Amino acid sequence: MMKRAVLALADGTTFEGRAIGASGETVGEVVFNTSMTGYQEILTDPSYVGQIVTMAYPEMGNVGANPGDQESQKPHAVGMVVRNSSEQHSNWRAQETLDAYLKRHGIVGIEGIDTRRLVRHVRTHGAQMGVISTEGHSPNALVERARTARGMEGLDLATGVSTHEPYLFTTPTPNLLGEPERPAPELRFDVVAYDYGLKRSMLHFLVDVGCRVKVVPAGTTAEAVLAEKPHGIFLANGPGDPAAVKGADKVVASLLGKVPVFGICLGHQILALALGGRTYKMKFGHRGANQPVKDLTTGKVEITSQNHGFAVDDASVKGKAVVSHINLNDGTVEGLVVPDARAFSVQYHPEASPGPHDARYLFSRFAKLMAGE
Ligand SMILES: NC(=O)CC[C@H](N)C(=O)O
Repeated sequence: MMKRAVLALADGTTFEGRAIGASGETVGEVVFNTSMTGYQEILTDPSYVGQIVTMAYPEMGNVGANPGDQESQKPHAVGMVVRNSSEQHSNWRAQETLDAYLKRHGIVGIEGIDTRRLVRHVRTHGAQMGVISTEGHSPNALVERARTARGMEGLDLATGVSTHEPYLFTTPTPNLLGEPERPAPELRFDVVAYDYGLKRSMLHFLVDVGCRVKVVPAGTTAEAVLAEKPHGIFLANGPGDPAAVKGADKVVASLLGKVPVFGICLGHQILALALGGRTYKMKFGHRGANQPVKDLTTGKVEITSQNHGFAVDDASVKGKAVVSHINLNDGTVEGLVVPDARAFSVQYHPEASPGPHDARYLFSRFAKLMAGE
């Protein structure tokens, strides 16, 4: 007998379904991701801290879970909503089912609800706090719990998931798919990476273009970083409100102009704040692997992987940076270039994981910037 679970949203909407993963109750911001694959990379992306992820595509769990698809040590999403979680998995790399994986990590989930209705509801009414519970409480009590839960705005979640100690990372992308072996990259650049909640694939991609990466805690001072005499500084992705990450804007402001800087997602937002720009909370954000982005310098369109709920205010960066990329769905800022400071950033995820690799060239662009080309 499957256990019953309820999803309740702060605005009073409730869904009844079956429990998957751990038993219990979880509270988070209910968001949706439109990727057809990559649920394990999504769950383990630290940018999902505090969020309950709804997968818009109906079939999940078909390829199970495996150690190679971890983007960090454990899932960071606080809950999962799917239409159908496959009881069987079929993949040569799989070691367990999605359900077993969620159970092992204590993640509460719900399946068997009309996820199309939920996604359309979030699109219309916006991302909002929600509760998944398997405890048999009345839906009304759960709505009340969701209604009184603290939202994402003003929350510094990045500092909480950042590494406590600096560490060196020099491992290229593992050859998981048995492709022809490539020669090991020559590590020509020393890069300091600010860990606001980074995804492992970003580090692999930096190594692939010749970086020896020293990962440092989010609160590391500009002086400590400059003392390392790095060729470049990388600002990672991360959870929560960019404007709430303690001191990050000031630190990045004092690094700008001294060393080339490359930022992704939260790192992009922090770069904008360091320039004196503003960020704002979007209605429901961009999460998926098919977001069209236009590179305004070349006119080319890239299909990109995304996961963000905040964005950079276009007008706030006028005269401070050049908007290099825009989202073709809603015209929001997707990339910035600060030519005088040899700094650039993107709101989307060139490392994909999951998603298309159209934007992988940005890692080489960073290497070229550091090489002075
Ligand atoms: N993936 C990210 O870095 C997300 C950045 C930020 N937490 C947002 O939601 O906009």
